[in-house]
Amino acid sequence: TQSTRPQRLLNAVQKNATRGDPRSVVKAIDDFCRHKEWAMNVGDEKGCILDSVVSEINPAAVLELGTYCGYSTVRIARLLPPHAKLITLEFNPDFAAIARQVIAWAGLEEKVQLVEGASGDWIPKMKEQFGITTFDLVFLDHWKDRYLPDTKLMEECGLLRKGSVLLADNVICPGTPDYLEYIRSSPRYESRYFKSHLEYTKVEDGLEKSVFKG
Ligand SMILES: CCCNc1ncnc2c1ncn2[C@@H]1O[C@H](/C=C/CNC(=O)c2cc(-c3ccc(F)cc3)cc(O)c2O)[C@@H](O)[C@H]1O
Ligand SMILES: [Mg+2]
Repeated sequence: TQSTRPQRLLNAVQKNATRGDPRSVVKAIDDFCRHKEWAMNVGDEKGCILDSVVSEINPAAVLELGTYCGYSTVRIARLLPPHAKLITLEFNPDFAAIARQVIAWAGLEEKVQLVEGASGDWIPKMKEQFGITTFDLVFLDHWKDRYLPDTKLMEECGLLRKGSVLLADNVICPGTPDYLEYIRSSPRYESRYFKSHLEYTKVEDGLEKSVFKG
């Protein structure tokens, strides 16, 4: 049977990266996507911005919306302090299965909880299911028309505290116009745009970092 792109990406990780070495897993995926097959990972250029935001916050509780193959999951989890937790939501079972293996190859299973399901169903259950009070960082990288409804849902569910950071991928390409409009005009957020490029290309894209004011 024909392999899928995520399966070929996983094969590249297992062939070229060292087990237990997250940096080599990130590099193997970036090499694969740059030289073999493009895939919608946040990538190395925007990934460095993501790294700096994670390192600045040093979060204890992180939520990622849209795991895909686990590239940004590994990027974030490799920087987390001991006992910090990253919960990542992925509703496509095939992508979730690949991501689990990528995360395992990086040796980061202890820090990551991959939850198979839709953000809309799981955000309201975060407190009761995972003992989360609030998230220090949320990385939004799922369907672009879901950034805004899920942000409003996180507000309603009390998952954001004064100082919580939302970091959104693709605010230019493919674009998240309704989310940008909301977050930049809301008095409850301080937003800043980090100009960059669409992963593995010269096309403009960027990350929007928004701090919740409570
Ligand atoms: C019920 C839907 C909303 N809730 C959800 N809950 C959990 N997981 C969800 C999800 N939505 C989507 N997902 C998952 O997130 C992932 C979706 C990501 C969508 N990302 C993009 O479309 C994207 C697309 C591009 C892109 C840019 C230019 C181009 F020409 C082609 C593509 C670049 C990116 O960086 C992207 O992130 C998948 O794994 C999907 O199964
Ligand atoms: Mg993206």
